[in-house]
This record gives sequence, C-alpha cells and structure tokens, in this order.
Amino acid sequence: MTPSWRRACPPSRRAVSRIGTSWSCPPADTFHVEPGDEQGAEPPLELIRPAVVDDVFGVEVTLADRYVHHLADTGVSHGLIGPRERPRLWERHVLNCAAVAELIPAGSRVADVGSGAGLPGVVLAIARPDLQVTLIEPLLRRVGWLTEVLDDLALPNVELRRARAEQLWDEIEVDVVTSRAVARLEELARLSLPLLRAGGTMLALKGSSAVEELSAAQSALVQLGIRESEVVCCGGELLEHATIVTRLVLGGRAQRLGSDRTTKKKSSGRAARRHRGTQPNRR
Ligand SMILES: C[S@@+](CC[C@H](N)C(=O)[O-])C[C@H]1O[C@@H](n2cnc3c(N)ncnc32)[C@H](O)[C@@H]1O
Repeated sequence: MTPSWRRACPPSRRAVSRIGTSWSCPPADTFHVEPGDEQGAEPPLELIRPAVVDDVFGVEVTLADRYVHHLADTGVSHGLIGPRERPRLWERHVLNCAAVAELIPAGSRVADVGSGAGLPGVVLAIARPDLQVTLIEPLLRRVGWLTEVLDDLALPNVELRRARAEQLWDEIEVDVVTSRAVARLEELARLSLPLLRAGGTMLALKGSSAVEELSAAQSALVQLGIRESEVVCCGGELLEHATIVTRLVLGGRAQRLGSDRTTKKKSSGRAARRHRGTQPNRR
C-alpha cells in the first residue's frame, strides 16, 4: 500500500545540482535545540496537534500519537527534549522528520545516525512500515529511553544499535542513511557514507545553512565518492516551514577518510574483502 505521506505530499521543490550550485531555501532552522539550553525555561504550553497529522500518518496515526506522548512526557523529563519544545513537537520535530519520507524509495533499508530521541528514525519507521530502520545512537541515556519507547510502540521494522556510526561500518549496509542535527556536513558524510551500499543515498536534515555547508564540503564529498548532490525542500505545502534536506548520492562505495578508530580494530575477512583496495587515511 502506498504510505499516506506519499499520497498527501506533492512533489518536492528541489534544487538539483552538481556539487557547488548555489540555491536558497526558505528559512527553517527548526530543530537545533539542545535540551541543556532549555533549563529554567518558561513553563510548558499545551501540545499543539496540527490537523495535517492525520493525512501524514494515515492508519499509523495512533502510533504517531503514542510516540509524541512519550516525547512530551519522559522525553522532556529525561532531558532528551527541551521543555519549550513540547508545544511544537509535532510541527517542528515529528512532521519535520516525516516530510523526508517522500525521498526514500519503497522497501529501503535505512540507518538513522545519531537518533537521539528517535528523530527522524522512529518517525520514518511509523510513517513508512515498508522501511527497515536501524537507529544508531551511542549515548546510554538516550538508548535507555529509546528502548523503553520502542518496547511500547512494538514497531516490527526497527532495530536499535548502541554505537557510534563508525563502529558499524563493517556490520551495516543500507540503501539510505539519515541524520538530523548530528554534525556539519563534511564530518557527517565521513562517518555516515561507509554505512551505505554502493550507489546509496545520504539524507541529512539541515537548516538554512544547507547550501553554504554543501559548498564548503565539495572537495571532501568528491573524495568520499559522492557523484551527485542537491539541497531539497520537502513538505512545504503541508508544513509551515519546509524541511531542508541535503541529499548525497554515492557513485560506488564510499571511501573512508579521516580518523577511523574502528578500522584499526577490524579483523573480519568479510570486511577485508569488501574494502580491498581502499586506503583509509589514519590522520
Ligand atoms: C543533537 S543530537 C540530535 C538527535 C536527533 N537526531 C534529533 O534530531 O533530535 C545528536 C546525536 O548524535 C549522536 N552522535 C554524535 N556523534 C555520533 C556518531 N559518531 N555516531 C552516531 N551518533 C552520534 C549524539 O549522541 C546525539 O544523540
């Protein structure tokens, strides 16, 4: 069945580019909020649930409601979400993430790097039951919270791994890697791209600096094996602020650049075979 988001969402407005083409998105610095920044913030307001939620999640809307309830409750009390985010959890966090679903082909294997409270990985898994989603998160407190939430939601298409992305390069191979608010583009690509199969796609939810970051990362992206890049706006017809996504497509397999602590420990024959011929730079 076609997921509801794909039915509801018109085609993305996108600026397709070879690396380096400049393009401006509407303002949407929507998610760079650290829980620690919110200590002593004003008392939380009521959670606002936009009407569009039903269209976006369709038959999965009950699961989406439950997830947002967890975010608003223990997500806030455990410090994963700032209290001032509570009234805007839907628009600024959940719908912002759900918009990315339209960029992911049916049946894809997805790895979400730095999931934190499950954004965007859990949202995508709810909105798109056809996806197989692996959440990657190294911090124990966040993994503990995610474990409880996933137990409650009982999503059959989600796996949770407590690790840094770099530690899973030889274990995970997916079609699409996602991330939101984890690192600047160059560093994000360095640690995320080796999780992809040859020709796979990286989708990084970014703010209004996406084009600037893409320009700055050009030469590193070429070295890493990127053959196509673009900044895409999605969900703009349904959301107050479109979601800005940097989309990178690999030509073949990713090259491994930068300090790779995990490759030093690598010993499996499978991994050695798969990456024969690459020369990790151990600066
Ligand atoms: C600012 S939080 C964002 C969390 C979530 N994606 C969101 O948008 O709310 C960044 C997350 O990235 C995780 N992280 C940082 N470096 C990482 C790495 N190398 N591999 C996987 N996760 C990482 C952190 O533990 C943290 O949970």
